[in-house]
Amino acid sequence: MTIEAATGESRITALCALSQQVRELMDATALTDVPEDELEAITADVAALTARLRAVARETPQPFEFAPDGTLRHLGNAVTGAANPHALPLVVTSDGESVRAELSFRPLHEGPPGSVHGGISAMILDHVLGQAVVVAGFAGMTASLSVNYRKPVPYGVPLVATGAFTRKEGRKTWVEGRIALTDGTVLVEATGLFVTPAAWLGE
Ligand SMILES: CCCCCCCCCCCCCC(=O)SCCNC(=O)CCNC(=O)[C@H](O)C(C)(C)COP(=O)(O)OP(=O)(O)OC[C@H]1O[C@@H](n2cnc3c(N)ncnc32)[C@H](O)[C@@H]1OP(=O)(O)O
Repeated sequence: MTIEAATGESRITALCALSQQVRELMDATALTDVPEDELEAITADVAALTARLRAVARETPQPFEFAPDGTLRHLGNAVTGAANPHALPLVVTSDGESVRAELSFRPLHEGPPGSVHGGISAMILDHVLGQAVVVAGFAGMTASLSVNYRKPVPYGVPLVATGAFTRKEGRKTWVEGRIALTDGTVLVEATGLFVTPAAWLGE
């Protein structure tokens, strides 16, 4: 994979702002109680905006690229990408050994009444564990992800997701992580096996 340097920063800023506005639209849609005729009018307005965006479109989201400060970013990522409305977006930081992200789920992430869908928690952990693999100096695709749901995950509450390397064997890297309340109460735990495809190593 060739990674290019980013161009057009002001356009990227505008795209990220649009994505944030769409997140707010999604949140508002999930919670609205306006009357039916207003729903129909809004649906027509949103359809018109969708058509304007599709007037000039690409087939894939924003790619991996080097930001002007030299850091690697992936603005189209479904979990972290600021230019992808699907993303929280999650901001993952590292102390060089493990990774950490502060997050808060929203009502539109609901699965069971009043708590977050288990697949959403697994998605977050998949990503956090994947970044833990990168921080350990490797890269790979998720081969398996094992998730233990200890307690329901609330939305609208500050949470912390963490991940860390556990061991390595050939192209296989094992990592572990969790989502917890800020007082340390563990809600969801996961272990993951990430495999570096042979092709990535030129084998
Ligand atoms: C470039 C910059 C990157 C920056 C990244 C930013 C962070 C992003 C973070 C994003 C995070 C999000 C990440 C995502 O969302 S990744 C998206 C979700 N994952 C996928 O789509 C992966 C799909 N699967 C594959 O591509 C292949 O199956 C992989 C690559 C996984 C292995 O295919 P490969 O052909 O290479 O495998 P192999 O047959 O030679 O086997 C090799 C070894 O592995 C062992 N094995 C294989 N599979 C399994 C399994 N299921 N359980 C247990 N073990 C398994 C196997 O026994 C063998 O062991 P051994 O016999 O050698 O002991």
